[in-house]
Amino acid sequence: MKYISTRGHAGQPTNPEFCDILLGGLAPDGGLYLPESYPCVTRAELDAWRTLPYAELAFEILSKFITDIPAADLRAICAKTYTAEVYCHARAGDRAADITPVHWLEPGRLGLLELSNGPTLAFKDMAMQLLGNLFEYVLAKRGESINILGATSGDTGSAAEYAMRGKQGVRVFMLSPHGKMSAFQRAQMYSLQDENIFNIAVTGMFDDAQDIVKAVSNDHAFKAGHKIGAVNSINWARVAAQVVYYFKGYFAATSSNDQEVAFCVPSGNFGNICAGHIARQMGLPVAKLLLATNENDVLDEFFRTGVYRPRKAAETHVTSSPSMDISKASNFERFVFDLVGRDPQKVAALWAEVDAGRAFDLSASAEFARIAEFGFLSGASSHADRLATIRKVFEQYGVMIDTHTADGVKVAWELAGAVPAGVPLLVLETALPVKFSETIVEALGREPERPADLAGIEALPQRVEVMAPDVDAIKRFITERVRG
Ligand SMILES: Cc1ncc(COP(=O)(O)O)c(C=O)c1O
Ligand SMILES: N[C@@H](CCOP(=O)(O)O)C(=O)O
Repeated sequence: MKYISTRGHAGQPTNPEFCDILLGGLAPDGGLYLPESYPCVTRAELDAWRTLPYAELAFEILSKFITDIPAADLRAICAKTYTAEVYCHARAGDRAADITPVHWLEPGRLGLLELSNGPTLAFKDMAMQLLGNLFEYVLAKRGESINILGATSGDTGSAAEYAMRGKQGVRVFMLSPHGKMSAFQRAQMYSLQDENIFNIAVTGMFDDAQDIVKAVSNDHAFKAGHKIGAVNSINWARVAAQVVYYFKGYFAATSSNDQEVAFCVPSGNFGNICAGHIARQMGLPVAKLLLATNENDVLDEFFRTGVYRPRKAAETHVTSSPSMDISKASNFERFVFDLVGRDPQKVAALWAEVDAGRAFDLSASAEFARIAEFGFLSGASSHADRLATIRKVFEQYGVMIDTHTADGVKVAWELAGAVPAGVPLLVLETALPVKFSETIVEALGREPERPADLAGIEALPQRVEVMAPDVDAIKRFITERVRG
């Protein structure tokens, strides 16, 4: 499988393969990597995959995207990654082996696809654990090392650090928005004392941190000289790994491949739902993809109006679903590439506007007129909605959900009428409630359950550098740590 850039210049070698882009992260023209074409899944394959355990399903799907790792090695990497021991926080402990079990709220109609049973209690672990093992494998084969520069609004950071801590040849520099994450999220990241982990809290929003990651990656000399890699969903490997659970969820919610499923996805950087879009393009029978935002509703606005208007930091709200406090969604570029007929010149022109801090308007375009073909619908949620949804789900079903999943359930209820009758609707559970206990207490007047392995982490000593969102200062910080 060869990869191309959304902006047309995929770099050297021309149209690289998976292992190159795994280490490369962002394409050299500032665009994002995508496969030359999406692999199609046949009906026979769907039939054969229906009962596969998660690790084997992951191997089958990933081997369509990863053709430069021998099959036996990729199978072993998947088997090592997707185990009940790693994804041990399932609601029903005896279902941990399913890795992403469905918890039905209304059997056959409305369910939660549990994606947050990994070590850091958010869906990021689903891909990040795989990335850790892939990096280790490829770096050892090539005798290379990597310095990962990432941006987090709260969950990518801890998932990456847990996946990479202590790994040979890997350092992680993680930028987070100072003072904007929950106490639990801060403790998860900043309490790690591993020598290869560096936490930097930038005095800005997530978007400022993500802009720094892109600016550093676009300095080609610095990137090459310091072996800079990416773990955000700008790295295609993250998105590819996330495609797998859409298939797993589909099989769990249906009894035959003649049926369809709809998914509702709490969204910020558009990585999770982008994987759902790709699963649908591959031929998974997905009736609808419902996108849910919080008060930072830039994506909802686009799907309703055709206008994409990234907000400035001052217009970005600090909310009680903080991991979705994002106003410039990086993976949205991958979707727009498909929407405009995979025309890199059009994408480059649109993102020249975005990079200059401006909006773009596709509302009158022929492309936006075809948007319904992609199956997207959208909605937004507020703090009051979140509290009401957490309460209602707890009272009606006895299930405690986190604030981001609550945004998803709120929008799922709102848009359920647009899902064809008889089609099950799965809301992706993107984090566990303990990560956001402040809001859970506000909604329910009680503390969420806490897994024993994460007891008392807020009391541990923390290690973090507070810095201005200054690209040159961050580069200097990295250079000093890399030189030692
Ligand atoms: C808990 C949680 N829910 C939802 C999201 C949104 O996912 P995405 O950025 O892939 O759209 C994030 C972060 O990205 C998250 O951490
Ligand atoms: N919500 C994310 C933001 C980064 O998203 P990513 O999927 O692009 O890594 C976070 O929790 O950090």
